[in-house]
Amino acid sequence: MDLFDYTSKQNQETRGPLAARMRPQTIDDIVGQSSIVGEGTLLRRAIEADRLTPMIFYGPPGTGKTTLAKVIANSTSAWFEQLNAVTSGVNEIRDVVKKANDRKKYEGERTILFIDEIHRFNKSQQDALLPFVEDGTIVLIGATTENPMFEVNDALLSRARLFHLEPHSDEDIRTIIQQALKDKERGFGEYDIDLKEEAEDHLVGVANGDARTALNAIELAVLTTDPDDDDVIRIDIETAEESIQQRVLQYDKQGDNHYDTVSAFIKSIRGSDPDATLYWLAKMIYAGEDPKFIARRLYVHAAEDIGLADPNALLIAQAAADAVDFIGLPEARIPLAEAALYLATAPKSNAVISGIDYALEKVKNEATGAVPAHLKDAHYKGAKTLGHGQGYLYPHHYENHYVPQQYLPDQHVGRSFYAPSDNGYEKTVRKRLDYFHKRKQRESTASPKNKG
Ligand SMILES: Nc1ncnc2c1ncn2[C@@H]1O[C@H](COP(=O)(O)OP(=O)(O)OP(=O)(O)O)[C@@H](O)[C@H]1O
Repeated sequence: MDLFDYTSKQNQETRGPLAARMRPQTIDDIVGQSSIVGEGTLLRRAIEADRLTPMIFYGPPGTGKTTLAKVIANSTSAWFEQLNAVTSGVNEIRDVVKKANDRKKYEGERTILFIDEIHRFNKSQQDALLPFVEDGTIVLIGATTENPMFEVNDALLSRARLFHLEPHSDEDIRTIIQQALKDKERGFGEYDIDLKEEAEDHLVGVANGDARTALNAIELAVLTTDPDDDDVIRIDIETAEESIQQRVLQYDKQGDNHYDTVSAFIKSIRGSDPDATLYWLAKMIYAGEDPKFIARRLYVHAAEDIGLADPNALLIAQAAADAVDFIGLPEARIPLAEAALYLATAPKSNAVISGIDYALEKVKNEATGAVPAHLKDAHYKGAKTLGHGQGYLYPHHYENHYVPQQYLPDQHVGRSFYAPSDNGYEKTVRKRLDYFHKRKQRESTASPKNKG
């Protein structure tokens, strides 16, 4: 059996690569994505009732956007047209629209227009579609890997329903691989294939929720492995690695290694070691860690380990999180690295987390303190008669916009939750608090009763 001879395989020669052959044909064939196509969902009902309205599928590659459009094409009574925004321009749009118009006028038939990679259309191309989406000449279905909030015209967006496809779960990718191995017509069911567990785990891990990547890799692995003497194609870890072109890292998204690596990354930041920070970051990226997960860790640790020693850290972590959303990998590795390096080299303080956790402990374990009368809301009618807000001192009326007065509940007066470090900006904060402290001592006679 010559596995390289594609054309000799009855079920493979004419229908292209495995991923295309295995593409689900009906909504029931779709694996996962239950929040979008599960029983009772809006989209499933719309497809089943053939009452389709404009929609945009947004999600990473290989999550089934084109698949959904094809399922709709198979099930609708409407005419189905397809354009790819990379290769089509305004002329193609006009052409499709004209035909759709004729169909509507003369045959009363609707046209569904599927535009793959709709974000690649520029503004005027998207504008050209608008009137025809609006008057119902075409029912637009767009697919995009980019956040449509940025890449699709507001006017189009407001007329379309947005469906967000998540990366497939590891379990779903496993199911998709197994289906391909078993399917006798469209997959490799005619072959005796022994996909080793380790090899499958590797493919699932590196595919990272992208079904096409997983199917392409399994196809390559099968087609490049000679059967052994028992006519079994054995796919081991080395073949899986070569097929998906990534080395196996000692990294498992669910397992200990994942947490150990994240832990090493965070500790390197906290320990102000930029080199180790970059190393662990690179390991996470290479192993297919979700960049949003990394960005969320940076966010938390900007506040936890740097805090007011450099308040910019939080903003830079936020910018990196936005960048991950906006541009995705591989480019997002750069802003992620910049933010991680900023945190690793910034002055450190844990005063924020210590402060809030200490305060939370008090709130949780001790009776809630009453709000002192002079701090109570004094805006509503009758507040005055209750004495609310009376005796409150307005700080801006005092020297340096400060006046000592009681803000904590009675039982906590004198307690300190926030202890600024001597690092970075917090040094300035500390000096200011020292000054307030001195003023407090000096003006200890100042009380709501004899001031203001
Ligand atoms: N939910 C699914 N169930 C079963 N197979 C799937 C599913 N989603 C994707 N696949 C498989 O992955 C292949 C690629 O999916 P599809 O072309 O729909 O992805 P896409 O989201 O449009 O990707 P891209 O953005 O790269 O165009 C399909 O041909 C199919 O074999």
